[in-house]
Amino acid sequence: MREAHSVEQVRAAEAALMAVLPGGALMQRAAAGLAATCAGLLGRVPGSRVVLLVGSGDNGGDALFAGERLARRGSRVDALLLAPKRAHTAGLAALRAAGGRIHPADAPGFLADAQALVGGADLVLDGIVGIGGRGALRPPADVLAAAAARSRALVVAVDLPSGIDADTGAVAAPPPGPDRAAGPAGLDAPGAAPGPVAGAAEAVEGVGGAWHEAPPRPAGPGLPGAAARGDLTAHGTAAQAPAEGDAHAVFGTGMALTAVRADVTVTFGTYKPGLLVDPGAEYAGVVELVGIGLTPPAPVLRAAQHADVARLLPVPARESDKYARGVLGLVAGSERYPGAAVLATGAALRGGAGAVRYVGPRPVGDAVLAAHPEVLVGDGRVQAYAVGAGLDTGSEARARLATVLDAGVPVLVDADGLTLLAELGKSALARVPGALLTPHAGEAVRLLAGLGLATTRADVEAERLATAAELAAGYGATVLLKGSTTVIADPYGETWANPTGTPYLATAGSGDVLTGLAGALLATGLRPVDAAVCAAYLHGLAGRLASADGVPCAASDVAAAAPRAWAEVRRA
Ligand SMILES: NC(=O)C1=CN([C@@H]2O[C@H](COP(=O)(O)OP(=O)(O)OC[C@H]3O[C@@H](n4cnc5c(N)ncnc54)[C@H](O)[C@@H]3O)[C@@H](O)[C@H]2O)[C@@H](O)CC1
Ligand SMILES: Nc1ncnc2c1ncn2[C@@H]1O[C@H](COP(=O)(O)OP(=O)(O)O)[C@@H](O)[C@H]1O
Ligand SMILES: [K+]
Repeated sequence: MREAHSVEQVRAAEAALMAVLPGGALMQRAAAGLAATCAGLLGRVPGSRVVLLVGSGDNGGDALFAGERLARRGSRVDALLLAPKRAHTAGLAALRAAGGRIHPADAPGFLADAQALVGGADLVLDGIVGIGGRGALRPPADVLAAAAARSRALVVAVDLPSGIDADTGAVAAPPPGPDRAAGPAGLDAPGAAPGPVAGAAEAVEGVGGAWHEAPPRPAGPGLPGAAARGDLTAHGTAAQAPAEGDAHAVFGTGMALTAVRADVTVTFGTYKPGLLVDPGAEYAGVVELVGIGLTPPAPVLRAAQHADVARLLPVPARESDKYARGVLGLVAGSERYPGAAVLATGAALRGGAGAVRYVGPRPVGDAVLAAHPEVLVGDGRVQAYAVGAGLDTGSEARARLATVLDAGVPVLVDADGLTLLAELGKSALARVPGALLTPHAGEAVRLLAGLGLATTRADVEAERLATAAELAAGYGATVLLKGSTTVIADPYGETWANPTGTPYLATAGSGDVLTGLAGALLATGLRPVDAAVCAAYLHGLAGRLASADGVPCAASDVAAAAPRAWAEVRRA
């Protein structure tokens, strides 16, 4: 399991450790781990060209000390001091002593030189800001972040990619104003306060205020790319280019970025939530954890790995019968949307329950039976219900939902069921012993409205963890918020980020498959939060298996791949 701690928790744990260690010891531990990872990525250290982006805090100090270690092993190291007056003094001295070259942002011609150095580097270390960062990157860091993204260099973020919010994974939009080019004096300059920055461009051409995508990052030939280091984590990809339609990143002619896009992030002591939740998770690339001896308290966020899911998945006892394994009642589909019932049933049959009982309109039941002859059709005893996929919102749907919420068993509510629930309000769940709500961002907006809170899809997507926690507390239910990172929150404060998945899951009906899997797991007796964690994980893995080699898949392919996902998890 990967555990993430808030900035506040990390600061407290660091303070406790620093009180009993000699000064600078923690930073040396961090720098040693960082340098070792960089050396591994470079393959051959002597003669390699390493550029350090150095900000004003200890994050820059880590970069400088790691640079010192690489310089001593034969790298040519150039440190770009974005805040020359406030750069880490001891780190600077150490790098100088090891033969590193220092380039302060207030030197004439800095930006042109800096861009050329970044363009020619094998590896760029992002030590602009770490957990002390606030808001979007400021000039000239934003311009150098874009130069790094364009270059062939591997970009390694120190602790976290500069510009992402450590606690949420949010990436700030650029401040308004067409003239967002770097001022020559760097982060020490008077204009370096957060917020809109207007500055004259030095050596920055073509900054016109029009929004463009940054060019894709070419892979660095001759370098062992991050893709070869799939051992680091299950999440993230190497050499990422800004995604299609990436609204929060690029301005000018690909000249500036609000956050660094890293191939690899070396994080210290513990994961930060922003490394596990998009968009931050995407910016972080492959994340490697370097231990520095912290003993933080209970995490604010967890991400399961194969073994965690394997431990939770139900295994039938020797003398189990189908009822003992659990029966799921599936209240889904309508004459308008029969497919949702067929898809959810197909997945539910692969979710570990002993039986799936379909409850709904006769013609839909016939379609479900035709596709899945193992299904029971009609009312009967069940251990959990899943309600809502393709249900419609008419009077018949309302009556079915009311019956299910009154049945005294755990209930998963999805899709149209959530629309109805938002109208009914949280009191509708009063008699449900364990509710699991599975909204996407649009449904989350409706559910929040049901609590009297107005918000937008974009806000939900920018604040996934807070939204899931708010809904969980408001409805007294476990909430699985779907999206590029699916997050799960239970009403007692337990929060998870799902590390599996692929954008190929953004296909019609894939949510119905998730409903089937999660509903079946709920029927086997798992706690709602465990059912949600396992279902999201299996669903994401099944999506990857079904779309292997970049071949698009249909939602039914995802359901069909669920047994292989299950097997892969079990093998761990
Ligand atoms: N505290 C510790 O014991 C350890 C801390 N370590 C490192 O120290 C980092 C935290 O250091 P700090 O607390 O000094 O803070 P940071 O180095 O993360 O950043 C603080 C500085 O960045 C500036 N800044 C904030 N937002 C900015 C933005 N958007 N654009 C440009 N500049 C911005 C601030 O003005 C401030 O000077 C960690 O992330 C980690 O890398 C490691 O050395 C391990 C030990
Ligand atoms: N960009 C993405 N990356 C990864 N997973 C995604 C992405 N977009 C959607 N998904 C996943 O696909 C599923 C879509 O579910 P949903 O929105 O309910 O679709 P539908 O209503 O068509 O079934 C969810 O599990 C969601 O997490
Ligand atoms: K950083």
